[in-house]
Amino acid sequence: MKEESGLRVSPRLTGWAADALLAVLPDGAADRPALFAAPDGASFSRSLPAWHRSTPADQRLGFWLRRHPLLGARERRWLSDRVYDVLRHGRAYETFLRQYSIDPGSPGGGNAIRPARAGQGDAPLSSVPPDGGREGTAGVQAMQRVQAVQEGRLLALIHLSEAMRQQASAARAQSSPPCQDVSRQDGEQQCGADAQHGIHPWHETDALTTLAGDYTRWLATQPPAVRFSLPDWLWQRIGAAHGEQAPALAAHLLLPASTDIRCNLLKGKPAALQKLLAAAGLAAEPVAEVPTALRLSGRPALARLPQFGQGWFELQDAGSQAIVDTCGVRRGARVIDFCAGAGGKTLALAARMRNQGQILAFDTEEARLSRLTPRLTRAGVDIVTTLRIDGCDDPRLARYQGWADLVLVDAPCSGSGTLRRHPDLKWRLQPDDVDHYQQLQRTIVLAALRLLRPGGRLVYATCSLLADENAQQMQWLVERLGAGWQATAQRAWLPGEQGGDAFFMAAWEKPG
Ligand SMILES: C[S@@+](CC[C@H](N)C(=O)[O-])C[C@H]1O[C@@H](n2cnc3c(N)ncnc32)[C@H](O)[C@@H]1O
Repeated sequence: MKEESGLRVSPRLTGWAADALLAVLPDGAADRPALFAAPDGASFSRSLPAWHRSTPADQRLGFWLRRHPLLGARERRWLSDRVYDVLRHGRAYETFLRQYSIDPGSPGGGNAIRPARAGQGDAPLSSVPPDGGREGTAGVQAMQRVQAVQEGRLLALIHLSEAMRQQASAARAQSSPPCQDVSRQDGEQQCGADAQHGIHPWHETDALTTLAGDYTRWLATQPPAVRFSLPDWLWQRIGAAHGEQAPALAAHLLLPASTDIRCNLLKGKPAALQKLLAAAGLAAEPVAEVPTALRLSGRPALARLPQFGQGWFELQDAGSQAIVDTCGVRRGARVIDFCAGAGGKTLALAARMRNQGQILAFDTEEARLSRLTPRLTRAGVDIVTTLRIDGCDDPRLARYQGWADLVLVDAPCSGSGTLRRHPDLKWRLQPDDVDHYQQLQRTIVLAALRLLRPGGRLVYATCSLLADENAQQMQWLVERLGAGWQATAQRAWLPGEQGGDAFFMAAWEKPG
């Protein structure tokens, strides 16, 4: 399957990708008539138990990849890109395939896409010998399972995704000169033709070209929720919050996420880190308005770099870093990070404070907080104390009443601003979830306010695009705060504005 010069996108690899796609969908989703959004706009999580919804695609895909250790790096990358592309465009792809009756299970069916298992020069998947599948019986079983379960739908989605990749690659090759950027290792975002980088197109290129052309023309005729591959309810709420900006915003949400890192100021300046990365062959660019952020091309294996082990940087979206900038913390401050999670913002706050002062990192999830400990060590931070709390009624919170100069509430939210990074979220979220988050955010804010000293500052942040979790919450807060409270900042970052995830933040000062 693998040619000396690189990866050949073969029918067998496409079969693996379909199996991986099946693995990232919630159990039972593949048996449903619509994988991504039913005609009523409901996504596949409706009627599934909560735990099915709660395992994100990156974890599911990571698990699948670990079970397939013999796949090569390029195969894994191509496969992951296809799975994520289908998660991004799932509703549109699926609607198109259904309307065109493309059935890769019938020879020559649909738009001349032949069944992957009868591909040129390849044995039928069901007859792939264990060693030919390179993963023995498990591999063959996996392929058979794909054939049995998905009635051609998953393979059809992967075919269409590959068609779109080839179309985009050809367009790039025509419009831009060959690029020398060695750091770009993924098939999705390279400049020039993919062939330059060792990805060989599918052998049925003519059929895929026809498919991609038909799809592009068809897409332009579709209503926005299909065009932008969103459940109807989510498109409506994005429209309600952003009005005329909504289509551009929704289009940005379909792009792959950027790779942003935060330079740890305790180790050195961003320019110094940029040089270290360049010496390792990685091009990193500063991000406008966010002094600690560097943006890299593609998805390089950053955790393997010595600078990562030495605590020079952490992976963190630029918008997330900008929220910390607006907290305005100084050396020696007393800070409570109320929803610290694995401590992305805790670490950034500590660096801003030059590791002087005190930070209490709260969260209700021990598993998340425990991931912070090694990060603190790596970063050289020793001013943080973690505390797992039992929710907002935890009696231990009373100890910190009136204590903090700053309380950051990086609230649990729908995550609708992170759809570029987590496209599976749009299929897992339900309107009820947003209502639940809205209530929880209010409870947390009320608990957080009690911890501020007079003159202290509350910063409320979400990675949501929805008014329910942002503007409406601020309106609610205004109505509850007594006289003297001052709104000192409010800002929304939108995807496309500076390339990263979407964020919202607002800051309030308690009367002195
Ligand atoms: C958006 S995440 C935090 C991300 C984190 N601040 C970072 O920058 O990496 C929200 C966090 O809120 C936590 N959470 C949920 N309910 C909570 C509560 N009642 N009190 C404190 N934390 C809570 C969740 O466990 C989750 O880790």
